[in-house]
Amino acid sequence: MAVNFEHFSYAYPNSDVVLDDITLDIPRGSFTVITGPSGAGKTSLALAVAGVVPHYFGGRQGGSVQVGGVIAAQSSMGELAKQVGTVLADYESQLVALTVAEEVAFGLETSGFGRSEIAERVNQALALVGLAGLEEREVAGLSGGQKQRLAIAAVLVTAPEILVLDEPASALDPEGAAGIYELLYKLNCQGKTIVVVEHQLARVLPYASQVVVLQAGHLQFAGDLGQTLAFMWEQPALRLGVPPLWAIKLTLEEQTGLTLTAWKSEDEAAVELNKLMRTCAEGVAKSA
Ligand SMILES: Nc1ncnc2c1ncn2[C@@H]1O[C@H](COP(=O)(O)OP(=O)(O)OP(=O)(O)O)[C@@H](O)[C@H]1O
Repeated sequence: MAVNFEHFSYAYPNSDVVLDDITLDIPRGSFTVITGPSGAGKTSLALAVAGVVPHYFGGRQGGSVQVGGVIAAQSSMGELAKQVGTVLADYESQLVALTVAEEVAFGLETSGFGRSEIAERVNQALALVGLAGLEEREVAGLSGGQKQRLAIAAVLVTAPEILVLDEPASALDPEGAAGIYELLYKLNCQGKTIVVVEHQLARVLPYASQVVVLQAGHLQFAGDLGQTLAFMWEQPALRLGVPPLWAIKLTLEEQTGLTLTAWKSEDEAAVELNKLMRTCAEGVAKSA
């Protein structure tokens, strides 16, 4: 299910415009990352995918957002929630039940499913996020990473096609952050469309299929990882957002005139650089 922004603008009640004339396609099955400086409108754009903006906040909207061809403003948040599962930046505020199993079952309360079907779906969702076996654990006793996984399971249980997550790794240590993104990539490979707000692009290098850059409410760029990072590198105000690995790559390219591949990890970079060094060494040996 694709999401299409068509000249979309938005202002919260009593605020100036925070999203200005956004035209953007989020393709079905993509792993789309929304990035940009603080206050750029990343969260607001993510909430517009889920219809929380403007349905929950009110405010003024121009243009449209379509989710699977349905105009979000003409649908209800309940209807949209069937297609779009949302995990907020403050995901702990979404956790309301005492135990892990109750938390995930909560989303199915009004589904009309029988007890055994609910139990089966809860088990499936927990297995998917790596929390199988913790059904009876108290939510309050989970680690930050486990709570994040639980919040994801709680939206996955209703089988939305699109998952929207706002800074899903911000409260986690590097290992927990990597684990959450591996989980999101697994879900993406299973067909879910993933939309994440992330300012640390190093975390998403291996996974992003589209990176969207916002700045002061404007869409500055949307493209694949390589195109977007090259664009950001050219913009003084965005350069700091380029991950160190790509800062090295783009600097090398500038200084040598070489075109390197789109590095998704340090390992990929190391393989390519080793190959280059071998080629150089062979060239030196031949010319000696
Ligand atoms: N509920 C609200 N009411 C009024 N203004 C708001 C509200 N939420 C956000 N804003 C304003 O909207 C603008 C965009 O905020 P948003 O949170 O979408 O940006 P962001 O890029 O996600 O920022 P950050 O990286 O700091 O989280 C900011 O100027 C912010 O102050």
